[in-house]
Amino acid sequence: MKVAVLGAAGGIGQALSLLLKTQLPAGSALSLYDVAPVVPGVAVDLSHIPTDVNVKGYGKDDLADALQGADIVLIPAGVPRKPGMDRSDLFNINAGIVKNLVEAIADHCPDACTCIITNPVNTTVAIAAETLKAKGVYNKNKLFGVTTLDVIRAETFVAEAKGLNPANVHVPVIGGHSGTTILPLLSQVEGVEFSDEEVASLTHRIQNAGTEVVEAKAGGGSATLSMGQAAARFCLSLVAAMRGDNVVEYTYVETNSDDAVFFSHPVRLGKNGVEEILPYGELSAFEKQAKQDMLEGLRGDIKIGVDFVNG
Ligand SMILES: NC(=O)C1=CN([C@@H]2O[C@H](COP(=O)(O)OP(=O)(O)OC[C@H]3O[C@@H](n4cnc5c(N)ncnc54)[C@H](O)[C@@H]3O)[C@@H](O)[C@H]2O)C=CC1
Ligand SMILES: O=C([O-])CC(=O)C(=O)O
Repeated sequence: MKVAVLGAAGGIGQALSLLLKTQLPAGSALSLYDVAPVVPGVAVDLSHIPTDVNVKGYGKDDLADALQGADIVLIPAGVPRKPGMDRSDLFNINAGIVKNLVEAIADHCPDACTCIITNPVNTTVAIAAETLKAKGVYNKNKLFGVTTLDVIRAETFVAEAKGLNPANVHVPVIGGHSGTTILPLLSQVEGVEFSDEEVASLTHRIQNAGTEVVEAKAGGGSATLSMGQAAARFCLSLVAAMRGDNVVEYTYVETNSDDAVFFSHPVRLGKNGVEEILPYGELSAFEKQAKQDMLEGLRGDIKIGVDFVNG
């Protein structure tokens, strides 16, 4: 199994690569690519950890080698938010970065599962899809927007509010990955009752958790450590699924449902990426309304990505 991280020298990239170096199955290869000159050093640093995962660093001119033979590519390359910015404000810089990297994936490892972390995810996943289509290698079962951070935050905040062990709390989160497009389904959390006030305040906190970190970091970036953990969880689930385990994760994939072309659903993962898109079940009246209110915005975010590639 070869996993490539593009943007590996960044805040997310380094945390994620550390977790993968210590948790990928024995015999795996970890390929670290970045345009920052420190990336070979990140690889050397990680290579001193005694696990049976081979780490190699690749500088800015070595993208083809970094990608050759990759089974999974994770993309956290790009700029993060500063206070006062919305995720969509990152579009101007990050759209081109994602398009270029995905073109290289199409050329060098078209069968890989591609996992997009770079914001704005609602839009960059559509950019990736259109880029792969233009190259004639798009497989909707192998493109994922990583929304796992919304799930782990929801689990943390619900556990905190209810005095539970977060390891035993499971919270579905559907939709997209910004503001009100992030829709936690608190009505489906097993064994827990919420008042209307709790639903409103927990939903708001989960939707604004990224901003909570951006403000706390005061200009120093956005979530990196929790995102590293979230991306590692998603990647390891994909690895386990590719090796035959039965795994379900919430992730932003092409669904072609009435909601939007891309929408976070529970997805059964398998050897070839998406095995089955599962239904997200019954919504409460609050969740139905919240979904209705955000769909137009999400569809607009997706269209911006489609138009970026197709003009
Ligand atoms: N999906 C999600 O839930 C989350 C997404 N993000 C997003 O992840 C992205 C990265 O965030 P951080 O790691 O904090 O940023 P960072 O600035 O710490 O790291 C980004 C890295 O990307 C590299 N890079 C830039 N252009 C590149 C290119 N063309 N090819 C390869 N590498 C390139 C930079 O050299 C840098 O090392 C941001 O867009 C951020 O908004 C952040 C948190 C959560
Ligand atoms: O908020 C941001 O800009 C980074 C992000 O996507 C998150 O932390 O959920």
